[in-house]
Amino acid sequence: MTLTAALFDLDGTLLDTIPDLSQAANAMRQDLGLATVPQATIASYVGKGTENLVMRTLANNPTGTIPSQDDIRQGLTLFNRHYHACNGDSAVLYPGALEGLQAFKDAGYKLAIVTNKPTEFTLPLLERSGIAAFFDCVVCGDTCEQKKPQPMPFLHACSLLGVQPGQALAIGDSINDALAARAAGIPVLAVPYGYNEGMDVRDLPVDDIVTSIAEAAHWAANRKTEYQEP
Ligand SMILES: O=C(O)COP(=O)(O)O
Ligand SMILES: [Mg+2]
Repeated sequence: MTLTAALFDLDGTLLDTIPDLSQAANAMRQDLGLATVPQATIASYVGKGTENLVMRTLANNPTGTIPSQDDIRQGLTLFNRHYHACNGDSAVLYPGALEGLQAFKDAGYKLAIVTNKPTEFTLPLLERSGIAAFFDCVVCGDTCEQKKPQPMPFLHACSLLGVQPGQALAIGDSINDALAARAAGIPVLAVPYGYNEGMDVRDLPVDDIVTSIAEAAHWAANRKTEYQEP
């Protein structure tokens, strides 16, 4: 089937958001009297949405106490306040991301963001990073009833774009993207520079690993030629 749409994960795929996420998560910890933790530790908590990030960040405590629902709610209020104050301050596009988005656009693809990041952070971040105009639709962590690794957000993006899952290509950095895309019947590529909850991308159930979004555009162009009906 000819590919006509590309569905992009955001954190760890297009943008390196860890410095800002880590600043907000550590500011929340400090508010609660907890010591700060390294950026790499916070990076391993990113991928299943903000609430999960807060839960994992609070579970990292000296006594190993599991945070209660009230702890998570309180942490989330603090985290959200801090993240709104720094969202995008240090976020940068990965090398090849802009060129790759442009290449997909030039090849006539419809483009979507499918992220587990909540809408209130995603939309301002896309604007601030200068890439908002590339996307025909944006599906966030609170858009559907379920997040990645469930297939619903990818299927919702396909329906908004008016394409079949087999006509779309997902590109992400983590197990959540891989499992969600596979469950939706969407071919999926992984980039190796993202977060993947601290795990090795080579173990992901994906169609291929590409070094950048620019390379993903080449991959799609070649596959398109390879699989095109005569
Ligand atoms: O918010 C997260 O946990 C991760 O967001 P992502 O789906 O863009 O990687
Ligand atoms: Mg990601």
